[in-house]
Amino acid sequence: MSETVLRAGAPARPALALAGAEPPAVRLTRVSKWFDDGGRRRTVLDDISLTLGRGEFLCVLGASGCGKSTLLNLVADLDRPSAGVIEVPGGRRAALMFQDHALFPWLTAGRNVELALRLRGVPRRERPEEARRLLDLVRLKDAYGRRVHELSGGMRQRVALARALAQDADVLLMDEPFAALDAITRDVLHEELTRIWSENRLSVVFVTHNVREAVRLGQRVVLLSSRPGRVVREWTARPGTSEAALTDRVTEALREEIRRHGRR
Ligand SMILES: Nc1ncnc2c1ncn2[C@@H]1O[C@H](COP(=O)(O)OP(=O)(O)OP(=O)(O)O)[C@@H](O)[C@H]1O
Repeated sequence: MSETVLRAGAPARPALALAGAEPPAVRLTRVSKWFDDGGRRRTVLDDISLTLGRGEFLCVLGASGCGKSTLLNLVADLDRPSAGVIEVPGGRRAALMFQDHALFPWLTAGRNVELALRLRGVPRRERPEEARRLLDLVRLKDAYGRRVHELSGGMRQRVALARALAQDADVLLMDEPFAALDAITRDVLHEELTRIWSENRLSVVFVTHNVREAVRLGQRVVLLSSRPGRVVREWTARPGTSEAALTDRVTEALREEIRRHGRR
């Protein structure tokens, strides 16, 4: 029986799971987040209700500053909601991956991954083999003994992905992980991530302000408004949907949101 982690801001009633239905990987019920801005309340996220199904790939799209990273931080339990409830029914922590790889540069790729295994409680003798398996998964088997500073930007992000996977978390939270990479490397990593996601039935929340990336990767794309961040639109990729046509529709909605924001 898996435990449900409940993280509540102000009291709120979590949505009830349907009898017999598989619980979601993450559920946000009426989540808001505000910060104190010189004595004034500044609402960054307002009344967000979202569900991430098990094995689902959800992309959260929005203009810069709309609260995407704040949302991930709440799900990762790095911060608390001001109101609403976040449920992670699997009970295990979420793994985070950022734009900046945040690897230890003086350690080898293998040691960086082993560190995450150690924090997870994997016995020392099992760590090297598991680290090699994870590096193989991100197609970096030969990088085990290489130091981070010897690796390209794309290779570092692969190591960061292997390290995130080493946490064996229920949910993988990705905060614009490929934003700093060139277009060709990003394309390759999109393919790799899609392969790893489908082979390992990962539950992923991927935030980006790149529409093409969101449409390409996500089974579902959620658009957040700016100041405050609210869910304004949602698209589900269906078989036969043209990626280009969906990209056009989502781009138009994002532009409209940015224009609307500018008028306020
Ligand atoms: N700890 C904090 N205290 C006060 N304000 C904060 C805090 N954390 C975030 N904010 C504010 O919340 C807003 C949303 O920030 P956030 O980083 O979540 O946006 P974002 O959509 O991820 O932006 P970007 O795409 O540029 O990374 C910003 O205006 C930011 O200044």
